[in-house]
Amino acid sequence: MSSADQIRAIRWEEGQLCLLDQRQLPQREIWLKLGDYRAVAEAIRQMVVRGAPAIGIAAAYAMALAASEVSTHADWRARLRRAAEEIKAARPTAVNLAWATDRQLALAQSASTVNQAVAAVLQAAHDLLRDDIADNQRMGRYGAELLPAEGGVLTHCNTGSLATGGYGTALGVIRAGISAGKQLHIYVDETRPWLQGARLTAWELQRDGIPFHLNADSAAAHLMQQRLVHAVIVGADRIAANGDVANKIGTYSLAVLAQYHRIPFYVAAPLSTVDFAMPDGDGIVIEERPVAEVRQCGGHAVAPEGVEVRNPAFDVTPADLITAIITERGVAYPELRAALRALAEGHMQV
Ligand SMILES: CSC[C@H]1O[C@H](OP(=O)(O)O)[C@H](O)[C@@H]1O
Repeated sequence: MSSADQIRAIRWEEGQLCLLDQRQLPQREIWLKLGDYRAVAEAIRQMVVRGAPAIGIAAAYAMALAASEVSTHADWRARLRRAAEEIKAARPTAVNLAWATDRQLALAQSASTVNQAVAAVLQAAHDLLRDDIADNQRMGRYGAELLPAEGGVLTHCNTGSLATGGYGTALGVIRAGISAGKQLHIYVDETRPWLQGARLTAWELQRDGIPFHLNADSAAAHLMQQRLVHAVIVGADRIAANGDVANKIGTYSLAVLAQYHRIPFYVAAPLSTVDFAMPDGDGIVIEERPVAEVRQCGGHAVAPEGVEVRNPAFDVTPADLITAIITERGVAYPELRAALRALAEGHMQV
């Protein structure tokens, strides 16, 4: 297996979308080959593919499959609109899903013929995958400058090659810091209940040969109190216009801990994750996932049958707890609302 920053969890082969099934990692490396947009939407819902940018890329390819399927119908535009709604319904929080799907739909609707639409939407999906990797490498270089020359960096969930088109967002910043010669030791939150940290981030860092310790989520405060953590860096699923950040459940508590211990708290995300139509984090829909994810750990029941469960998959960190937001166009701080808008102006259609 190549090193983690060459891992590609998403591939297009012979007219099918190939997804590395992240539910099976790290024990098994199983690829699913999907030729139907409905199967891709279900793969997003079941977290075969997960991570905001990766979800957006998978959705873009799902639209390419849908465009090809409807191309033989006179009412292909209406059918494609319905397919887009089905794809967007897969998960509610990561804005990249709706952003990528709507962008593909608009591209198709603006085409003169259905054949032009099919070709343009597939090419746009390829471009999105290619550009995401390049954006992550730029983001990495910007963010690496903020990391200490030596010390501990704590991260939450998985924000690496598995959550993106490749290289990663927060994990991309860590990779860039290590590549720049910084002497970093990484603390990886296991990230209950789905264990993205224990199963996915640990798998990626082990392949990179980057030094790290895996820790229980509840150990983060102790590690900060012991002065082992000098920076915290996480990803994002949706960033509101004022800089409030929706990310994996447990992120908000890390931000509060970081402020208490006077540790910088960074968020790394592409500008496509910023929802400028969302004024603040109050309006962000938080996905509630199946109760079995909490009742079980590693596939084994840990709670008595029938216990009531709350399983919010994300929480919202207020902008005033965030030191800076690192994007592919630069670092947004200190007033996040104005800084995010400045970075987005002129660089992308939002
Ligand atoms: C690079 S964004 C990754 C982002 O997505 C994760 O959520 P999930 O695994 O449920 O898709 C988590 O919030 C990460 O920060």
